[in-house]
Amino acid sequence: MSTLHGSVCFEQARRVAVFGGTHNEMSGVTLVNLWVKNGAEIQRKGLEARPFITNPRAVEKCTRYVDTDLNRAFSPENLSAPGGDDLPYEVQRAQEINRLFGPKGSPEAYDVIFDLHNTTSNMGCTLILENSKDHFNLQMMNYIKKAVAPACCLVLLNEHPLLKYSTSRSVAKHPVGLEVGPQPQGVLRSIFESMRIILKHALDFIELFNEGVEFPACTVEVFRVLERVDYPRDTNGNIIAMVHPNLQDCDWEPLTPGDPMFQTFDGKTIYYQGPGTVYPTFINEAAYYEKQQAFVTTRREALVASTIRKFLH
Ligand SMILES: CC(=O)N[C@@H](CC(=O)O)C(=O)O
Ligand SMILES: [Zn+2]
Repeated sequence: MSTLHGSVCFEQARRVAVFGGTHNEMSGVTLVNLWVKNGAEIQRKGLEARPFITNPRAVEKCTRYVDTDLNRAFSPENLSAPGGDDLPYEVQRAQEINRLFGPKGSPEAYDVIFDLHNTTSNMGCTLILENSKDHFNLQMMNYIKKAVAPACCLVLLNEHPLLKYSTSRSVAKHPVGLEVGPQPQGVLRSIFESMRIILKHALDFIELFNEGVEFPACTVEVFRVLERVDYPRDTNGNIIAMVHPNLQDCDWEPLTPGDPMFQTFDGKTIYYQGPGTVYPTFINEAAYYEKQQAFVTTRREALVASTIRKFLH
């Protein structure tokens, strides 16, 4: 990447991977299995698009993970850990994925990795970014949002120093998460078609970029992760309240100080008491009970995406 005459230049994106089955979330599993059989739908001129099931054992057992969450396993410590067969399954798998698609942080790494997830939350179509300065990804977000309109696709930015985690897709130079919900784990609903459409537009964007199209500067609305909110618990750590019915399924809608947030099992309402309006998301996600997270709060921001084009050699 380099800046020249106010535009940011990137190498052509030749190697792209599409990950499914990082968890037992069936849209990605189904789409990736489909494309492993016949990849015509994801092939684009001048690039290799590789569909890949990242956690086949978890998919087979229909569980989020076998030993540890694969989508938290790509830390430098894990990726360089000795121990081979004695390591937790997902750590071994992370090392294998890092060998195939990385090494993470190196020039040899894949250009783009799309990681396909479903959430039990009512989030609709969400794209997840990890870096507000990745102008290639920001331009891709802008392209996808325009392409799907009037349908809606939101962007969640997780750059939080403590809440950010080491994802499978983070092996790539440009990591992109796709999160579509609501859909229970192990279940397939027709929303997988929305995921398919978003990925189609994403690949079209890459193809256009590779052909030399310049994407002019623009702004992209994102929701930046602010805070994790846990369920109220007793001293033994047991949950004593559930998400309030007024908040349930209201992902991306403003939550204002004084709004109901939880309802205790003995009928009391707990109100949101933060300093200002936030936009909650991942509300009541099944996989996050173990992570002590009832929802995450976000703030709306407009990010500036610089003009981008490919290097002319
Ligand atoms: C429900 C779920 O698995 N969500 C993903 C979000 C992401 O890919 O960043 C995760 O927690 O790994
Ligand atoms: Zn997932």
